[in-house]
Amino acid sequence: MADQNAAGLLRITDLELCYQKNAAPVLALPTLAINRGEVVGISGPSGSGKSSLLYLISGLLRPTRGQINWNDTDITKLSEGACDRWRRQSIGFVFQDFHLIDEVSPLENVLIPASFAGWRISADTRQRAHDLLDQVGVPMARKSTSDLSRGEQQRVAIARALLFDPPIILADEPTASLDDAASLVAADTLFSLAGPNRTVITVSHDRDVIDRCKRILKFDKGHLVDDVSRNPAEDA
Ligand SMILES: Nc1ncnc2c1ncn2[C@@H]1O[C@H](COP(=O)(O)OP(=O)(O)OP(=O)(O)O)[C@@H](O)[C@H]1O
Repeated sequence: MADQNAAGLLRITDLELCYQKNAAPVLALPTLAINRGEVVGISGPSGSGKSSLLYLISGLLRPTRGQINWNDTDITKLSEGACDRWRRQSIGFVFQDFHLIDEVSPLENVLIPASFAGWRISADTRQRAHDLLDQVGVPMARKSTSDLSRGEQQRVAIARALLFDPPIILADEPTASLDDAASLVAADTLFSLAGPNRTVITVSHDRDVIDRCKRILKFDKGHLVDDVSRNPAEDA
């Protein structure tokens, strides 16, 4: 369950990412601070480094240089195993293409992080997965996740991201490839997770998603070019 020591306060310094040796960095970020409980949208043209940043701050990708501190932990210094454990405890990641297993049930998909962690799945964990699916409004009776609509599949992915009650939610294009109605439900579900103890950071091309964020970071060609804090309720 949520570890407050691992809670969502991010400090980035001197960050640089090059995918190829001696190539120009695809991302260069001298400094960035995100406070616990912020709801942050990352926007910018295709190829501007948005997804790379999300992968870096989740520890799924290592930077070429720089520090990424979540609270007191510089995740760039963690061994692979320690980084995996930190991520499991701290981050719920909603992937653009869901990363679900089609052939198994929605419930089994929500339980994947527990299986990866090598846990014996207890009745309590199974009940929690059940409750999360209920919370996001996904029909549980389906045998195969492939029988669900894309919108429902995205909500299974969101439920899975919540299994360990992480203090940080990262979402990569959570409404991509969904129709308008499904996008709205997915966005409502995502934003309902925000709170003083949970930081939500989402990459999106979807204006409606970005407009609901209290802070918008705009990237262009690997650089942060705008950082705007706003009150979506007042702007509506
Ligand atoms: N694995 C990789 N190897 C080499 N280059 C990569 C790799 N992944 C991304 N890139 C390059 O890094 C740059 C940033 O990519 P990234 O996916 O972070 O951008 P993005 O802003 O998320 O784009 P989009 O909105 O299209 O998803 C792009 O020029 C991309 O081609």
